[in-house]
Amino acid sequence: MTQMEAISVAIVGASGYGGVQLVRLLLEHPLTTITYLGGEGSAGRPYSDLYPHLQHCLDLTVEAVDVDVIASKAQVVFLSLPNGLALELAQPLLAKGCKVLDLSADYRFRDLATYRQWYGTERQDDQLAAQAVYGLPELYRDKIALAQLVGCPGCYPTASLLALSPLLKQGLVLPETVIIDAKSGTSGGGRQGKINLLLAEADASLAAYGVARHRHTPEIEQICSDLAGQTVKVQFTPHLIPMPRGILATVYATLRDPGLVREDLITIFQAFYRHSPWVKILPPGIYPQTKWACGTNLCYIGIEVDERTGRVIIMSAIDNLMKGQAGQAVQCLNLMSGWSETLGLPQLAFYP
Ligand SMILES: NC(=O)C1=CN([C@@H]2O[C@H](COP(=O)(O)OP(=O)(O)OC[C@H]3O[C@@H](n4cnc5c(N)ncnc54)[C@H](OP(=O)(O)O)[C@@H]3O)[C@@H](O)[C@H]2O)C=CC1
Ligand SMILES: CC(=O)N[C@@H](CCC(=O)OP(=O)(O)O)C(=O)O
Repeated sequence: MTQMEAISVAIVGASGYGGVQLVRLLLEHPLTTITYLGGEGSAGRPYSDLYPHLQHCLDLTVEAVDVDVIASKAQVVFLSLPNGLALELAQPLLAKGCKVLDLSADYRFRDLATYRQWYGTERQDDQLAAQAVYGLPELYRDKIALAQLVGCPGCYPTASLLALSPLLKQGLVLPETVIIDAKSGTSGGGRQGKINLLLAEADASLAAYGVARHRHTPEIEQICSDLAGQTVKVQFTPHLIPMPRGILATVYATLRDPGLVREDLITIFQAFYRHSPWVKILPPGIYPQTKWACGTNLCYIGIEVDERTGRVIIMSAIDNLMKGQAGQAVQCLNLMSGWSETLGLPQLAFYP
């Protein structure tokens, strides 16, 4: 058997929560070597200054972003940057032969009018955006395997879409009845200081935000529409919940056939995800907790039917920094590299 060679990887935005999660995963991955860390405010600083607990395993200094330097050091580049920055970097990196995985929203939309409307960013790269693949392996595994540029999904869309996909793809629910009520830990807001993420603001408190106008709504709707074969509008309400990490999305929709019971739906979901090692469908009466997914790339899905209302209720739990962000990006890298999609990714939660 031939020995597989490790590939060199760059992480741009290494100082952030996505960046440090990628560092954790890619350091422990058997077939990747981190050769470059990039940033802006942190440029010039040893990584161990930013994260002293990593000083024993990574001796790199964060560099100012320079496409030529990145391409000379890495075959694959993870862009873990605020929205609107990958637009400047993806094209030149691809031109120099790198594969690019973008963790921001820049390459998630095929319809750039929608991107411009919701993100307010001008861009001139329509052709490139059309070639990007939406990085949700459970739906687009084959396309991701061939992609040079992957736009990794947002954390709320990942939890929501994994809950909705079997229902919409198989026409089991009325698309106009879909409601998503989701809660996220505060790391979902990134490491850059924001007042609502302070302990004194977020702790022992719970509130919705972005009601009826959160930018993940059109992202969820784009994929739901593809699955349903018709335009789908969803009601999406996110909440900030006082815990560091984790997302629970509770999704409601009216069944077309009110005779379906939860055991039928569990069988349907199990069949839909039979080739998806990171999705776990729970038995009847078991509902997921975010703690089960914490630190892993798993998505746990619980299914219930309310026979009085004819609604299905799907509960989907992920770690926002793992299946919702860095873990999913590494899962995509595995596919793009022809490796098993579980390679190097944790399966066991920190628990408790
Ligand atoms: N947190 C989450 O749960 C999820 C986040 N995402 C998305 O992933 C991306 C990263 O998020 P997250 O890690 O939370 O963000 P953070 O705020 O924690 O980190 C942002 C990073 O971007 C870098 N950066 C900012 N401006 C520049 C610039 N002009 N040039 C170079 N580097 C820059 C910062 O580097 P420096 O400190 O050096 O300035 C920092 O490393 C975002 O697009 C986010 O929306 C997606 C899914 C889930
Ligand atoms: C708790 C919290 O603030 N979460 C973030 C979602 C993070 C994410 O996935 O954002 P992108 O789509 O920009 O990648 C938010 O609601 O803005």
